Amino acid sequence: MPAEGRRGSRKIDPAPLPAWIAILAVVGVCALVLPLLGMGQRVPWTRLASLMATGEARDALWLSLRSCLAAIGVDLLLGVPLALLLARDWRGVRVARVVVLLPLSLPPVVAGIALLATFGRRGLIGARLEVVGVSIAFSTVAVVMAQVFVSLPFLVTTLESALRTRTPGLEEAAAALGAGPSRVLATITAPTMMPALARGTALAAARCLGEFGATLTFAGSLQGTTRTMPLEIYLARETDSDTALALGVVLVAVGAVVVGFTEWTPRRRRRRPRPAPDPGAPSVTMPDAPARPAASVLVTGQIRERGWDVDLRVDAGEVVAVMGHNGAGKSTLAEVIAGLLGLDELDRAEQGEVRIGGELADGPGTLLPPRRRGVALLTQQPRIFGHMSVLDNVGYGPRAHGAPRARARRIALEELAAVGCADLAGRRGDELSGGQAARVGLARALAAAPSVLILDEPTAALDVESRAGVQRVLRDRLAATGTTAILVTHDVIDAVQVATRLVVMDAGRVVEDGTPSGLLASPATGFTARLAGVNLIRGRASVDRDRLVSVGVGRRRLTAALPSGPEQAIAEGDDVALVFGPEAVALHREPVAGSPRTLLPGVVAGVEETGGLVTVLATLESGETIRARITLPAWTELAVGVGDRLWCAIKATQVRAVPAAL
Ligand SMILES: Nc1ncnc2c1ncn2[C@@H]1O[C@H](COP(=O)(O)OP(=O)(O)OP(=O)(O)O)[C@@H](O)[C@H]1O
Repeated sequence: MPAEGRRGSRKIDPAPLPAWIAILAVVGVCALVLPLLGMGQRVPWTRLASLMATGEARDALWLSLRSCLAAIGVDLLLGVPLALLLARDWRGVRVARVVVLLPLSLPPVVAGIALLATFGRRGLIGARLEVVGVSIAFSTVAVVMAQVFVSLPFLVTTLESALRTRTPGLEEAAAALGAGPSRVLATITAPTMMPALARGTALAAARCLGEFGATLTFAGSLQGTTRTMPLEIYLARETDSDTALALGVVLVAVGAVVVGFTEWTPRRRRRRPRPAPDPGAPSVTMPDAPARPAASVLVTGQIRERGWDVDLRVDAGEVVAVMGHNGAGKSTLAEVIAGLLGLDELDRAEQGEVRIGGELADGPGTLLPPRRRGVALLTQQPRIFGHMSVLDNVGYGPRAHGAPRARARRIALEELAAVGCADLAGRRGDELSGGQAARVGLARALAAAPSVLILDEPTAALDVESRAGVQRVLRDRLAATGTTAILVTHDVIDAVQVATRLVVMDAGRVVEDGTPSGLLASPATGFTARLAGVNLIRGRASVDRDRLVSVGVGRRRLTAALPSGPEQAIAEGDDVALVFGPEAVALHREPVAGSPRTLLPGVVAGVEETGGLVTVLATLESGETIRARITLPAWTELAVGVGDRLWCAIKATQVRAVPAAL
């Protein structure tokens, strides 16, 4: 395409509005703009400067600007805390919101009467102030108070609605990383509410500039003291319409500048990515985050509303996978440990408790906030702070725990390199793909060096390759730091690779608890039985010249030939799990020849027939039990029964080798 023909990519509106909406919108614009055009056409433009040079006009303009500035200062001082409070859920918040919005519905003159009745010489508070020599009514202070009364609701309601519709969970994520309330306010709440704050301030300022009725009633009309622009315009209109028009057009111009200011806020600057140590070598770098000692976890208690009643102990340094159906209560367990959800309060005798490192985190009279538990929780939504760089996101935990900036950045760079994201360090948090955000979230959780790390399906959003990479990083890092970890997952491979213990939950209860291979070999529940649909044999890897991975099973070997990506590379002596489906196993009465097949002797331990297929359980020489699924005719032809010997031929091409937790 010739260069001169290029005009950038064309924009597609994926959900165009119906034409009648556009027509009504144009009519709306006309309703707002036409009166201004009408006024503009009457303004004596050539005499504008001389009309604005009179003492009255200058006094009014100056007073309007001063009082507006003072009122906005008060609005910000009172309105921001009010909006922060109203944006939270507490008993009576709805009533409070209505009260705050009430001045919007009052005619300004009624607002003036209300202010006079309260702060006037004989008012509720004014009379008491008079006694100590303070008089508010008919002073510049009264002008400011009138402006605050009518403008504050604009600021509060704009800010409060923006706060309530923000990305949820950012403040919780910051608190879980160890930040106290003031740090969360300064680093997360304040920056994310800036656009709404600017818009609310502009609206409030516009309302202050245009305020008339309340000011006239409460403050009167003294030139230089209380006569603002709107009052001056009203007076001039009676005697000199040219001055009124000149003042009016200046007021419109000032208002347009104030409101327009928020529409054209400066563009965000992209920072150049910073160089990072060894970005190409994920999982090799072992960051020296200030590790806190791993802590044990004890949960015993219930949440009746969710039908959840759990008794679980995790030792310090243990890595536990938690599996179960949707709604089984896995995320509830994560939230209870992280401190996002409290156990039910019951009688003292029945009251459950959560202990982390032996310290009571939830129990009679105690409910520690997330930041004081030393627990990092990483969920499917990694809740990356969009307004910060990736580097600052990952360095957030160390900073919250008091690390100097330089050290926090170094830890962050190392953790990013460890998850293979060093090249993203300079990006903003809201410029990441889902998979990148998951990796950065993991780096951030690890950088906080928690005593307990909870991972609630952190790899669910990743593609197969990235998932394998993150799993490997996770396994290596957990092994290096010895951090206690609880991994909620739906993927049995996840569980096998990372965890040494598997807990199965069902209907809010722990129903199975043991080693992954132990549970899969002899499942006690339907869920584990279905999980056990895969065969899994663990062992120490032997890698031959053809890059085939095998593990010893009795006197023979089971071989996997599935290609592994670089992330899954397995070396001689690594602990591995060989995973294969029951369909990959063929059964024979006599040993069969041929390669590449693994041929393992076994004894029939059980037989099940469903839908014309027979599942045969065979116990191998090593004592492990595997499943084979064959057709009914093939089973009949075999003519063996429980207790008989047979040979299991397993195609190496259908066996997958994955690194396994020790
Ligand atoms: N905010 C909530 N309020 C009330 N009940 C809830 C809430 N969140 C979850 N529950 C209920 O608590 C129970 C356990 O849910 P939980 O989210 O812990 O399950 P899960 O095992 O994590 O499920 P999934 O695999 O779908 O994530 C479910 O019955 C669910 O409906």
